[in-house]
Amino acid sequence: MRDVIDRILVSEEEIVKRSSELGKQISDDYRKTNETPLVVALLKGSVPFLAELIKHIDLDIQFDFMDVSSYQGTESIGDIRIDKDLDCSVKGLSILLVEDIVDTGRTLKEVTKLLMNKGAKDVKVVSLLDKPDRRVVEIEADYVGFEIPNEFVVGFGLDYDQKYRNLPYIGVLKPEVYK
Ligand SMILES: O=P(O)(O)OC[C@H]1O[C@H](OP(=O)(O)OP(=O)(O)O)[C@H](O)[C@@H]1O
Ligand code: HPA
Repeated sequence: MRDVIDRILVSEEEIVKRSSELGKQISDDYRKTNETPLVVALLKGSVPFLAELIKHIDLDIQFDFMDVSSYQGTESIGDIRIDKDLDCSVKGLSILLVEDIVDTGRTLKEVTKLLMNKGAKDVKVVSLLDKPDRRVVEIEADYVGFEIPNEFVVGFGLDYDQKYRNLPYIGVLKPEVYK
């Protein structure tokens, strides 16, 4: 499977180290405000990052999952469809949304709006990756693991056609794989 990777962009060691730094920073920031967030992870890509990150969050957190998809395909999302909703209510809660990547920013913008409409008090976002060159809506994650160039990446949760999520690192996919 690893022969589909052109080069490794972020190694497993770097992800583990950065997740630990982010977890500590998140813990410190919420402790200062006396808040305990409900951690909401977006399926499926964020699962490996969630698993790594929460080991380093030293707060009494709970987590829940949501799965959303676009109405009209990835390039024309104007709204989102909820494929799996949260099990618990977000009313009055501070939410820490966990993402694997912020690309166009549309998913993040729509999900943040959705959670606020459901009565969340506050939504903060932590994303393992940020691809700022692809942004089409104005939104930034509050915590970012790594800023990456505009290349299609897979691994550590990120897929191509639902594959390669289990690679332990972030790698650039060989163009011939998707051509
Ligand atoms: O910033 P955007 O352009 O909106 O793209 C980012 C979103 O796209 C991917 O999700 P996808 O819908 O592919 O689901 P997955 O997590 O199951 O792979 C990724 O996990 C982000 O949620
Ligand atoms: O580079 C990417 N790889 C996998 N999934 C994605 N979703 C947005 N950008 C990407």
